[in-house]
Amino acid sequence: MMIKYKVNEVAKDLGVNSKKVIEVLDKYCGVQKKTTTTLEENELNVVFDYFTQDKNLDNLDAYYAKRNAGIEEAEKKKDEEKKKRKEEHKRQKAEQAKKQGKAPAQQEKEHQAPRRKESRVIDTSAVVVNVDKYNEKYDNMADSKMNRSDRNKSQVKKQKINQRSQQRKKRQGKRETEQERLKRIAAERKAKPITVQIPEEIVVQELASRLKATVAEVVKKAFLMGTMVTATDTIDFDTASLIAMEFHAKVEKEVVVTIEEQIIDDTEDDDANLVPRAPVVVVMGHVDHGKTSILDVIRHANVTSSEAGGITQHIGAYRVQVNGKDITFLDTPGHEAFTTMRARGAMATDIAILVVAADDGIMPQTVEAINHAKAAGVSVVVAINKMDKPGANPENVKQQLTEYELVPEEWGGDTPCIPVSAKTKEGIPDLLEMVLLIAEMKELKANPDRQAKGCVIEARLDKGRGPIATMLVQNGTLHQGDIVVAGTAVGRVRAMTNDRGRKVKEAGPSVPVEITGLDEVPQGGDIFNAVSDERLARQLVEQRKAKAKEELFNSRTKVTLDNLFDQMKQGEMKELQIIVKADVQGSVEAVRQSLEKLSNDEVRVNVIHGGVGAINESDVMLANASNAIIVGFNVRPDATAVANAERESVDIRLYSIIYNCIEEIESAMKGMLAPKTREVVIGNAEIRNIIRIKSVGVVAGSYVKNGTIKRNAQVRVIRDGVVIADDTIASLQRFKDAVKEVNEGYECGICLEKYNDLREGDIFEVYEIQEYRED
Ligand SMILES: Nc1nc2c(ncn2[C@@H]2O[C@H](COP(=O)(O)OP(=O)(O)OP(=O)(O)O)[C@@H](O)[C@H]2O)c(=O)[nH]1
Repeated sequence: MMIKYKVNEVAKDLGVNSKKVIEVLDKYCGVQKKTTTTLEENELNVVFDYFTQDKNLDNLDAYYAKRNAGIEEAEKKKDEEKKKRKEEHKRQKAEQAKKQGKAPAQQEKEHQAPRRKESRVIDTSAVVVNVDKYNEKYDNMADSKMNRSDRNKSQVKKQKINQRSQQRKKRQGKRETEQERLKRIAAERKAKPITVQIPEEIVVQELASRLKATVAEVVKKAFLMGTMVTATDTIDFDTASLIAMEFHAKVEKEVVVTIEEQIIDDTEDDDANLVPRAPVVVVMGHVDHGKTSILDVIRHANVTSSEAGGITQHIGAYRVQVNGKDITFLDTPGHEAFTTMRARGAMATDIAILVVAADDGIMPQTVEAINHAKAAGVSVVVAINKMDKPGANPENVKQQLTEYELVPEEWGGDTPCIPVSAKTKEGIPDLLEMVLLIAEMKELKANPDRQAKGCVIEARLDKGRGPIATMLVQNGTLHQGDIVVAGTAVGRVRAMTNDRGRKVKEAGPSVPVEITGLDEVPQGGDIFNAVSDERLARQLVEQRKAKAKEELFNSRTKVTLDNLFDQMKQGEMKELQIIVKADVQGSVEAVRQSLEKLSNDEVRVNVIHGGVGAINESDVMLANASNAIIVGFNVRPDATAVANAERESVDIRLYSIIYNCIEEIESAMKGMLAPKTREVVIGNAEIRNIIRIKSVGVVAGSYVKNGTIKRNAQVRVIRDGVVIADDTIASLQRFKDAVKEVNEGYECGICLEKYNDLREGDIFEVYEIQEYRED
């Protein structure tokens, strides 16, 4: 590219006059140029050559050295001139100050204050700038400009700004750490699995906290596993451990130690520590068959004359010695007491002596006793009593026993039958020997060297001594001074008395003693334990009391036909126990067989007792202890039975037709029980006299005992607890007037539609069919 170079530009660069350049061009190139005309390349070379020929150098170094020296000299000159000027200026000022009377230093300061504006460039590329220093400087500058109040305001404002920013910083910091924490935990969880302890049941949010996870995470995992839970739901161990495993956690079952576990030693005994113990025997049988007589004979026959005076003390249980071996008798004849104790959890008895009068044979209570003993799983020895009587027929008794699955030993069975007489005392030693033999076969053993455990046989409140309880030690040894918990009673054993009224310091296995020192009266059948810590024992009793209260409020899980299927589903029911009561023996057998045939793979139907007659207290007790249902055919429960059944939530089902009963139980087992209606008794009336009127028939002059009697209502006629007819009330009269209904406490005349064979004392049970909802 050609550079356009004008004459004046060349002259300027060469530091010469433009005229000189024009002259050189005219002289050496023969061209006339003006200052603004451009030069040709050759013309330019001529001009350069001409003006530079006298400035040729040997080398460039020499040139630069010369040039630098020149610059330095010029700068020196400049500095000297500056100095000169400054000093001159100072001198003039000093003279001026002298005239005004001020110190020269002050003058200097005043002069310096309005600083000249200077633009400075700070190279930050490699320098660490101390910004604080600048801030300080600006603050000072600001201070100097502001008056005091402004400054204060600004300080407050500044502080506020600072605080806010600090808070913001803090908040940010907190949020960060929380996020970081979660991240860290998630990472840790994967890297090193955490171990969680999970109890039998756990609340979801508690599980989350143990897993160091959020509730949302746990709920999500549970949801993905097909379980819908919320934070406050309680889940079982299995579900919780599955969720925990999803979090890569190692699961350990948390063992919750209850107070019971802390203070009650319930470890299994080592065989080496076990020693033989005396058998505990109970006597059962039908009324008047001789239970009390036999117990008396046994007690007196085994008391030496020296001890005879001491027998006055009666403690509900006693020990006798036979051939050097002890037998403990519970002095509570009758299966009711026995079953009451069993219902409370006490399995105190090893052997039951079933007393059957040889002249009377097996009677209804004998059957009850057999079934109570069987339900408790105790060994039975039959004492065929009253052998001294002329009408004694032991063979007949044995024959009857076989009908109740008690086959006598001499007939190839395993039930020992001992003929005895309480009157002549004949056979009593044989009976006791048999008891010992059975005890030996049962290998009854206990460990006397541990804290005592047993059951309360009976208890009462003594005015002077406070609560008194007869305890049967079943294992371990009870000492005077021991802390004892019996049901909801607690206390320290103050005094101990044995069955002969003697004060004792300790009582070993199978030994009955009477103790004082409890804070309240326990119930017969309550389990007692000697414990290690009184404070915890009192706490335990409080817990038990609270639990008992709770249970009273909550519906108890007694089996009923309504909840049977649920219980079967939950696997709680393996056997359906039934007690059958009917008006005739034939019905009992028929129902027993039909019901037992209903057994299926899941549930076995087991008729534990069958009998003829009204449903009584004993039936309800047995049902309560065995968790059974009572089924009645053409029979009714007596008043005590009704009250007890209601209190203990025992289900009593009444039928008139066997087929209905079978069908209902079968549908209950299949979970298809859906009775929409049920019979409700609305009133009872008792026949006081019978009036026969030719044109009308039999009119029963009756007294309404309770409820209301309604015309056209359904009615059952009950004679001695047995239903003898089911009919409808055809007419109802008060004196000569026909009425619709008659209330409790009034007399009336009742005519039935069909049944005429009414008698004085018969009861009219008037009922209605009502619809009801299942709970
Ligand atoms: N002849 C005879 N009579 C006896 C015998 N055992 C008991 N008795 C009588 O039978 C009756 C009833 O005897 P208890 O011992 O009271 O009968 P129980 O079974 O205890 O009767 P409850 O307590 O009412 O259930 C009494 O009058 C006794 O005297 C016996 O072996 N022979």
